Amino acid sequence: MSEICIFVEGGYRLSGEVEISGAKNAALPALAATLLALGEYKFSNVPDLLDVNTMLELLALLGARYQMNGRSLFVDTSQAEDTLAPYEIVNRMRASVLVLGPLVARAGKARVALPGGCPIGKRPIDLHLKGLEAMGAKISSEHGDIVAKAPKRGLYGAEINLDFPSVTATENLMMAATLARGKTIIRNAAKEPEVVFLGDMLCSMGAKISGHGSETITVYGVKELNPAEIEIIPDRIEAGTYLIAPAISGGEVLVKNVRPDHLESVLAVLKEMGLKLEVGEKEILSRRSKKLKPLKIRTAPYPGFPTDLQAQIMAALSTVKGTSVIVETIFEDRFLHVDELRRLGADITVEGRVAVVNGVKRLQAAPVKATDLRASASLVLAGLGAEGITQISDIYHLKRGYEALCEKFSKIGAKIWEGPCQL
Ligand SMILES: CC(=O)N[C@H]1[C@@H](OP(=O)(O)OP(=O)(O)OC[C@H]2O[C@@H](n3ccc(=O)[nH]c3=O)[C@H](O)[C@@H]2O)O[C@H](CO)[C@@H](O)[C@@H]1O
Ligand SMILES: C=C(OP(=O)(O)O)C(=O)O
Repeated sequence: MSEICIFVEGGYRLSGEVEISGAKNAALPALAATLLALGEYKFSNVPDLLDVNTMLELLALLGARYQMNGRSLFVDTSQAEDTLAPYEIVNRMRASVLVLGPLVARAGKARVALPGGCPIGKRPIDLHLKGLEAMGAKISSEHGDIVAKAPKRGLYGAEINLDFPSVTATENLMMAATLARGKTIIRNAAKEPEVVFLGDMLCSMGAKISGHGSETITVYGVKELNPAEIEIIPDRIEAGTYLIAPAISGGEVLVKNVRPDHLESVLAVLKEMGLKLEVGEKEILSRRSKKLKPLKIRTAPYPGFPTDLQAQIMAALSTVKGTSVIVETIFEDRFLHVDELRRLGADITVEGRVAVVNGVKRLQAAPVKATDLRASASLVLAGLGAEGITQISDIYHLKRGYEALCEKFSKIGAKIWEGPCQL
């Protein structure tokens, strides 16, 4: 069977509404958290994504059952007694490392394959492991797997200072701490909305957590937790992607089912760029009505500008007259989209973690390759404004994190479709 590509024909103004799906980065830790209290869970607003399927496959390997019905998901972890997360799955998705904390905390042991290298940087898990060690876990490495064992009486509370506010390390350690004996303090914790969401979910399961959303999270361990009913929060990165789109295509997009409070830094940047925004309670209208301005942007942990929107804003800036500067501070190698954007005619140079974008008049279609999830989205956005038909290959990256992307863009007037790759 020939490979499937995405094709985008540029030059169509966008107009219409997009319904934002549940957040990938909230759904993944929420599913891992079901291993803390074995039983039946109901989730709503679940996005239909490759990564969500991968996490469900992993839960099933550990003994769980699940049933997806539209956006509703039923997960039964009553029989999920296994504690081995194998390389075949961890290799497909780094977020599988999120089962480590829950398993050691509840079952007292876990064996999780070491996630492999990733195109956006080294991405070690040392902070996850150091935190678990501080809670008494013995960690070793065996044949490429991390083997973690809790002391006989279980993990104990600890004071943990994260060297960097890592999102998944904060999530893993917060989950582990819910069942540890005594009090855990996580300092320099990540403040991302997905961390707050997970903390709230754990509290609704009976955990005693405070401070999630601030730099210091305090967790008082409890003896046991209970399953709960959970609604996944909207995906702020998917929302940001559609809000950026009119900067390239012209026109306007009404993004629905969003949390504007999760997008403050993004909205500030889009306003500065010259997009007209109308912000409602759960929806945001983004319109291009005047000339856009170049920007200086630095990615940063939340509430800063998200690294997961860096590639998309770069695509937009590539046709904005003047010089824009983008500094990537989170991942050391997250500029793989630059070469592909250059193939479309963008004028971008990279030195270390700094990209300088000199706006060109217009982009021209070319065959390009998706190199990672957000790079794929940036190529779709660039394709909307390029002359001709852009072919994007390796679209499995996109399927990890964007639900029904072609359908959603088509509905608002883009000419975009999937079909056998032609070049
Ligand atoms: C599933 C999920 O939620 N993924 C998100 C999460 O990834 P993830 O949680 O993997 O990202 P981190 O916040 O952990 O990574 C930030 C930085 O910390 C470094 N680091 C991290 C952990 C560690 O043990 N040691 C270490 O050095 C990483 O290499 C990176 O340079 O946050 C990233 C930063 O917002 C987002 O781009 C990802 O979309
Ligand atoms: C980098 C991302 O995801 P992950 O951490 O799952 O690789 C992302 O969502 O942009």
